[in-house]
Amino acid sequence: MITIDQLVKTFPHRTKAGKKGEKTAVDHLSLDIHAGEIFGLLGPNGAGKTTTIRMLTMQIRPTSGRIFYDGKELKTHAQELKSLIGVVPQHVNFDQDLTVGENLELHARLHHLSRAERSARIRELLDYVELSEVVNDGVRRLSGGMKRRLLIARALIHRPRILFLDEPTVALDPQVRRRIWEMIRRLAREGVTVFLTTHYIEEAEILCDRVAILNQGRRIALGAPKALCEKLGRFTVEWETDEGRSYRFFPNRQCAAAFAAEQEAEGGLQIRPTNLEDAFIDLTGRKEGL
Ligand SMILES: Nc1ncnc2c1ncn2[C@@H]1O[C@H](COP(=O)(O)OP(=O)(O)OP(=O)(O)O)[C@@H](O)[C@H]1O
Repeated sequence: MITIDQLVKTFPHRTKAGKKGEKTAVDHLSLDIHAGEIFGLLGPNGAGKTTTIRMLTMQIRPTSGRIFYDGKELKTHAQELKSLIGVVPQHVNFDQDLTVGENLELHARLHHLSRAERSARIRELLDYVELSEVVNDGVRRLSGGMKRRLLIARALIHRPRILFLDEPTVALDPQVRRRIWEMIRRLAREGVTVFLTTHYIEEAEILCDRVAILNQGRRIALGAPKALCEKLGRFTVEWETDEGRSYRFFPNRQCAAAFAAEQEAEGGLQIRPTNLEDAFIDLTGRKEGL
């Protein structure tokens, strides 16, 4: 569905000493995104996730490298491919003076939907994201979760086949987050390919069929969350030391238990299944979001 080949993005940058230079935000990234999957781009702050989405959705041009949708290169088929793509940005960017319905209407016009199509599609989408009740409310009055759902509705107005979501649940409470996850799963079941970025590892583990982990613009891991955990070892022994928590990974529970039995840790040892956060910390050396 999407092929990303050796994508690079550099930005002009001044060093501490004021010298002009360049910063590489995305560094020779290659990926294949399959039709119908939920794909997650995971990484610490500044890893290059937003920059990647912005290149894939034509908001900025790559410095080098190529992007293909269904075998067609984005650079030479931009107009045609635009209609395939829906984008849910990280930051809310509605017209704050308009109502919920008016915001969708404006977007539908931008996508050249006919008057009859517009009203039917807006009704259908408001129903889908459960916002029909607030169609005539100003967007200012919506809660954070409602705004995020409205962003999703807006991105779907032209029935895109691929939906990009940049940090879809950032700053939302756990209940609202779960509701957004359910919505994303439903879209994927209905055949939409989903590409999302997140620095919430739990979100990627629960939601994504496959993830890529980015660090300083480079892809350092790719695969199903379960496969990445298994690569490290299916079981983790975790214990407290003077320097903080320590971890060791083992292929099975017996090996983990044998190791745990030999240790004399004061803080107590815990044996548990390895999770994606362990893989993330092991690969990036950082805790989530740091
Ligand atoms: N327009 C820009 N000009 C200069 N540098 C930029 C620009 N956009 C991004 N960068 C730099 O590129 C790097 C990657 O940024 P990006 O926003 O893609 O990271 P991210 O993984 O999305 O992080 P976050 O989770 O904080 O949003 C950062 O070092 C950032 O400062």
